[in-house]
Amino acid sequence: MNTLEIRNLSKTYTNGVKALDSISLSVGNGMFGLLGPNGAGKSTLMRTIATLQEPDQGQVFFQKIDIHKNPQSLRRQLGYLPQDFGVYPKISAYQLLDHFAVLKGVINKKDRQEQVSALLQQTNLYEKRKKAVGTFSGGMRQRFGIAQALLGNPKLIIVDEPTAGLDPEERNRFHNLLSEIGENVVVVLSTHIVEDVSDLCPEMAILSGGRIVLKGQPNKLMDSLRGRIWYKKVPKDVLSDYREAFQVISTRLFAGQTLIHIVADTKPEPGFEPLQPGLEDVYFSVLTGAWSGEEVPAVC
Ligand SMILES: Nc1ncnc2c1ncn2[C@@H]1O[C@H](COP(=O)(O)OP(=O)(O)OP(=O)(O)O)[C@@H](O)[C@H]1O
Repeated sequence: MNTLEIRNLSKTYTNGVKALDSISLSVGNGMFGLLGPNGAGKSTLMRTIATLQEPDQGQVFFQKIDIHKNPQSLRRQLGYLPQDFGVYPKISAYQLLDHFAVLKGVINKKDRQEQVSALLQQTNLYEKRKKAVGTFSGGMRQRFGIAQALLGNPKLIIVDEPTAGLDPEERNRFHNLLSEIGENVVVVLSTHIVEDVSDLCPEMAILSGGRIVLKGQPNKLMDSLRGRIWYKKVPKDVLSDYREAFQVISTRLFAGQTLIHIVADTKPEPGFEPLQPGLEDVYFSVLTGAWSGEEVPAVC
């Protein structure tokens, strides 16, 4: 079992923004989803785990080794797909992956050829291997990003907001690819897209304002809201009345009307219907302060 242990991690930028505020998490093998809105601190946490920046306080251990004291030992085992994945636009996918493989320490030419070809196959880019990466679509680029992250058989894979900007088909393809990565490595997936986590992650945490505000298994978290989520279609002009009277956690336009979700222990008024809670209901009830699930919010 691989283990990633984050203890009391804090980071304040020089402009005074506290991006991480005493984050503690234990992550084992499998896909771990880190969900949070823009500015929550996800990229700061991902970069810190990837040893690209140092925390002000706290430690991160991988396989019980302090990664900021021994960054080289972590980097040998790390695959990282950053949020903004820059590529050398004129180099072909094969050449670029081969170059990254050298940087990752895959020195033997035959090993490298095998790995690069296998990863291009796995990411469905083999047919395009001679094309310049700069001509790739967003989805192809992200698949290429995963191929480079998987070079050298990493034990810890960090993927930062990989599906932002992808169309539904590419997102789906990317999800399938991530789900193949395997259960024998630690994968931390940061995202603000709830479906990324509900589709892929058996364990998750919600990050908001630099703090972990909830963690657990998506299924259990959804279960703990069962019987407490209600929906109703309401005209737009009375929305503010509903916001005042009820704990509205989300509103969405649906066929020209506004569909609201609220949290309440009993049926609030005629016209509300009960709803099987989804992960979005968990997420929004936590972010709006209306969380009433059984699990205690993990304010670390
Ligand atoms: N280098 C920096 N200097 C100053 N402030 C920063 C820096 N990087 C991030 N921040 C601020 O720290 C907070 C957390 O940013 P971070 O990028 O980690 O969040 P995020 O959850 O990844 O959000 P996003 O999805 O928008 O990238 C934000 O308020 C951001 O403006």
